[in-house]
Amino acid sequence: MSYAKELAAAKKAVSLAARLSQEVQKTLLQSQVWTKSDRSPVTAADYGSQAVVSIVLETELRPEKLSLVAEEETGDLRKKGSEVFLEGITKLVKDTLDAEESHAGSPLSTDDVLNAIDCGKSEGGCSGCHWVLDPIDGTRGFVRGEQYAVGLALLVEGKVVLGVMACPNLPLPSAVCETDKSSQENVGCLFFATTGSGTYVQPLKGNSPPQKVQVSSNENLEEAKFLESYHLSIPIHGSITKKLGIKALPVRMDSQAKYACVSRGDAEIYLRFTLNGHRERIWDHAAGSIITTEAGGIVCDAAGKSLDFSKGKYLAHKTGIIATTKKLMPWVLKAVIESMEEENLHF
Ligand SMILES: Nc1ncnc2c1ncn2[C@@H]1O[C@H](COP(=O)(O)O)[C@@H](OP(=O)(O)O)[C@H]1O
Ligand SMILES: [Mg+2]
Ligand SMILES: [Mg+2]
Ligand SMILES: [Mg+2]
Repeated sequence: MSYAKELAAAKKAVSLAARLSQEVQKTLLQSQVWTKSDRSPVTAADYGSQAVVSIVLETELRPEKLSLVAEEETGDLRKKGSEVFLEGITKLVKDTLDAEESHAGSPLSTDDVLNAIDCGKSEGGCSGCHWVLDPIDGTRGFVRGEQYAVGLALLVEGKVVLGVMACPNLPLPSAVCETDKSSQENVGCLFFATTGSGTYVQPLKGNSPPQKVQVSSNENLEEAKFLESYHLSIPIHGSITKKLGIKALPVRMDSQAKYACVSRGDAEIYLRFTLNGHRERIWDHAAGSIITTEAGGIVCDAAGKSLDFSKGKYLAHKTGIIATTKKLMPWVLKAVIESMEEENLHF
């Protein structure tokens, strides 16, 4: 199956959501960053992006019934005192849709926006088709004006078959090596992959054709580059990279943009262990993992098993996630297992 119709709808939805998020990032004030019950940050862009993707998918894929598993909920937006914030989000969503010919001009109320966000309440699972959305992944990076992503994937019978990811602040040439970062023309990438068809990237702006990407062919670990999350220092990452003989310091980056960087060879390895038993959600990995694997990479848990997206909102996996190239995987896995033994960490 080619998933051409689904891919076109997903690219349109994610591109528009990225446009909305860029508008918000230009003028975001600290006072506009809310804190959710789990103490993580959320902004108008997280809610607005989820509403845009939900509305665009629903319209483009009609009459199919949309099942969407997405991060944001409307509980806080429905509370007294949120009216002005919600009206602001509604205006953002309307302005974004008005800029796209096929969606322009439709009336949009605050209730329409709440309903569109609530459409993301599906639980996913192992049967049927489910869209998986992280409307802003790396909200912390977004708030700092750094890396973030809009990640959308399609699960069919529990397997990721399609992924689209916008990285509005990612340089087109490379995010890891020094490039001309002063040129805004060179920033903003749209990655996409469908099962069996490879991974492509195109600029978020303009009409340049997509280009196929491949993971790095480097087999020299001394020269390898390694990515990890920005916000937490994870001691086991240091011991794994030391065993591997990697010389460079880790590149710390927010969001699934890390998977995209592995997919196009900016870096060879992305490690994601957690300190506090954090349970990984499927929307933090669905789009990124297919973008890496279709470019020739491997994504697995610390036991070397593929990630299982079929068990609902949470990933069924063993401690730690590894994304790297097929060539380097045996070495990385060996170093991971040895380091886990030394640090008395268990699967
Ligand atoms: N303590 C924790 N450990 C690991 N991941 C966490 C975490 N708390 C939140 N996260 C998840 O990590 C994601 C960001 O990943 P990264 O660190 O690679 O940027 C967050 O996505 P959101 O920003 O979409 O909420 C959130 O889902
Ligand atoms: Mg979040
Ligand atoms: Mg996320
Ligand atoms: Mg998010």
